[in-house]
Amino acid sequence: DWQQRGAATLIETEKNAETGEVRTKIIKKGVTDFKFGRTLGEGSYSTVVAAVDRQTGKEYAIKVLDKRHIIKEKKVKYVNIEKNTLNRLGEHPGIVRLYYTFQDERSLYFVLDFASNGELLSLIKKLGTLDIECTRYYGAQLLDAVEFMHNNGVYHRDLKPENILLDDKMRIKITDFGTAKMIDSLKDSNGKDTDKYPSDIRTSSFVGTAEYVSPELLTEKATGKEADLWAFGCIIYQLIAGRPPFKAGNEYQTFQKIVKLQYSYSPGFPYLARDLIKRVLVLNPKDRYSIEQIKNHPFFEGINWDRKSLWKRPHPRLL
Ligand SMILES: O=C(O)[C@@H]1CCC(=O)N(CCc2ccc(Cl)cc2)[C@H]1c1ccccc1Cl
Repeated sequence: DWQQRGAATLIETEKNAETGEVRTKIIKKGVTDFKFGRTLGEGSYSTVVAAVDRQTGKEYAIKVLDKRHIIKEKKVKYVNIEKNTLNRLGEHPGIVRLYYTFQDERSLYFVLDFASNGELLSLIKKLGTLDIECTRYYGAQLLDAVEFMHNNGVYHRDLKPENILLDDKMRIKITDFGTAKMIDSLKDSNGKDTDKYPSDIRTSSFVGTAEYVSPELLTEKATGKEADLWAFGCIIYQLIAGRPPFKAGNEYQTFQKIVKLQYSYSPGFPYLARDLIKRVLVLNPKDRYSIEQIKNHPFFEGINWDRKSLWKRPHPRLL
């Protein structure tokens, strides 16, 4: 079995059936252990490159960050946030897994799952629209992954179809946790239980991507886990409509539409989906549907939320 202790190394333990002897192997990886291939994506602070582990032949996506650039742009804390949140989230089918981290004099390396079918955004653009069956399938997976994140004290804060990848079985994998918010354990430094992090922790400073930003972030400079559910509502709308609910000529106009809740449906937009979206795209985060309420909404009728079935069932035919 594999435990993850700090992403830098993987500890592999093997129990010998006869003698019962346990053998532990520390696996440290470095740049030379991988054969780097094509560039998968370029971010403002990172480049993601396809790579193959020379020993095992397994394919990974390696996120390479240039240290000088990170330091110059004062983004070091985001690097640590990404590493710590991914380490904390460990293993969930809907979240990109961090296997190793290592560095050389110039760069930092994050060895991540390789999601071979690219971004959900590309699928939406290719299909133009997803039917109800597909929207329910992806919506349920997204909700299960967000619930897992929240239960582990992590708010993503920049959920959008570009950050939702598709693996070889066309299942989702959420990525890009550099802007996540980690709610530290409810024990403060001397281990005393405190409620210093009430569930609706208020943070400021960071803004996500205009079309998916929650109204509370724009009006009160405050976000909590409800902001991820606002983004969820925008993504469900976009899966069906082919575009996000709030989109204008520039960011400022987009923000205006959000705080005024200015969005509309194209004719033929399914009524069951409208009803769900209406209860999620609510300006006051306290009145916004919770994960539990969304799960129980008729839109998701018939979805078996048990994790195994949710992630094992094949994806519906993509029209
Ligand atoms: O936290 C860790 O796992 C190690 C600890 C030792 C270490 O030196 N680093 C790199 C720290 C760091 C972060 C940002 C820059 Cl720009 C430079 C160095 C950390 C690191 C190594 C590789 C990849 C990411 C990180 Cl944060």
